[in-house]
Amino acid sequence: MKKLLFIINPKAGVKKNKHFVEDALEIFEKAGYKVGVKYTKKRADGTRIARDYGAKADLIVCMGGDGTLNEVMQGMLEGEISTPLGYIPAGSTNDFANSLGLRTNPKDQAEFIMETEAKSLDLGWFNGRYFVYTASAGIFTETSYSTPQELKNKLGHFAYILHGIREVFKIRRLKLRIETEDEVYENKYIFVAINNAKKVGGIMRLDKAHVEFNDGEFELMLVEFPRDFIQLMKTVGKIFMQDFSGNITFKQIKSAKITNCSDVNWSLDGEKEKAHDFVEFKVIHNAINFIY
Ligand SMILES: Nc1ncnc2c1ncn2[C@@H]1O[C@H](COP(=O)(O)OP(=O)(O)OP(=O)(O)O)[C@@H](O)[C@H]1O
Repeated sequence: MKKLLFIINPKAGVKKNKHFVEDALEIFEKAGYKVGVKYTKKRADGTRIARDYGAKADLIVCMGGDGTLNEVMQGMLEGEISTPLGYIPAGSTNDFANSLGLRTNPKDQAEFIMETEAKSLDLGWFNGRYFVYTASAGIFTETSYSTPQELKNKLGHFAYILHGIREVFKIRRLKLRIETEDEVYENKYIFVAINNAKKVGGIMRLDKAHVEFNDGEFELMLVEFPRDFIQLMKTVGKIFMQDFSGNITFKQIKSAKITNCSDVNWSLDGEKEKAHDFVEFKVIHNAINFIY
C-alpha cells in the first residue's frame, strides 16, 4: 500500500483545521494511501518531521501557512528527499499558494493533489537556508514575521495591513551593495527582495510574464530610498501598477552577493532571519518535486 506522510500545523491561519483534516484524510484513503498524520507542536517541527520520516513515504502533504511549507521543504532538502510534496494552504495570507494557483478550499486542494503529477520547483538558497518564494528586507518585512499569531488567526490578511501601517513611520535606509551575475547595484534602498512568486505580502502583484517557477531564475527587486514623502507615495503607486522603472529595479537573476548588510534583518517566506555580514544567494534549479 502507498504511504502518505501528512504534516499539519494546527495553529496556522484563520480557518480551524479540524474538519478539513478529516475531509483530506478521507480523500487520501479513498485514493489508496495509508496515511501517517504528524502535527507540528512548535517552530522547526515541520523540518524535523519531513527530514526524519519523508524518505519512507511515497507522498508528503503539508497543511499550514507559508512558514510550515518553508519548514517542510527545508527538511526535504536537508534529508535529500525526492518524494513528491503536496501543499494544502491554511495560513493567513497564503501568498505562495495564490501565486501557484492552488485551490483555496482545502477539500478541493486535497483532491487536486490526488489527481496531479508533481513538477519540479526551484528554491532559493540564502547563506545555507532554503526559501520557497521570498527573501526580503526593508519596509513591511518586519510585518511579515512580527504580526502576532493570535491577530493573524483572528483577522487573517488584515492583521498584516494593520501591522504594516506602523512600519511606515519607522522607515530605515538600507545602504547595500548587490552584485549579480552581470551587474553591481550600490545605493540606499527602502526595500530589497528576491522572489519566486507572482504575489508578495498579499498586496504586491508581479506580472505573470515575469515569473516562472522552474526556469532557474528568481526576480530581484530593489526600491531606492525616496527623496521625500511625495516620492514615497509615487513609489508605492508604481509598485501597485507594476511599473518597475526609475527608482525601482526589477531583474531576473540566478545568483547574488549582498554586502554592507550586518544590521539588516531579513524575512525568508515570512519568517525572521537574523542579520548577516554577507549574504550569498543562488537559485537551486529543480530543487524539489512539488504538486502545482
Ligand atoms: N503547534 C504549534 N504551535 C505554535 N506554533 C507552531 C506550531 N506548529 C508550527 N508552529 C510555527 O508557527 C509558525 C507560523 O506558521 P505558518 O506560517 O504555517 O502559519 P501562519 O503564520 O498562520 O500563515 P502565513 O505564514 O501564511 O501567514 C511557524 O514558524 C511554525 O514553525
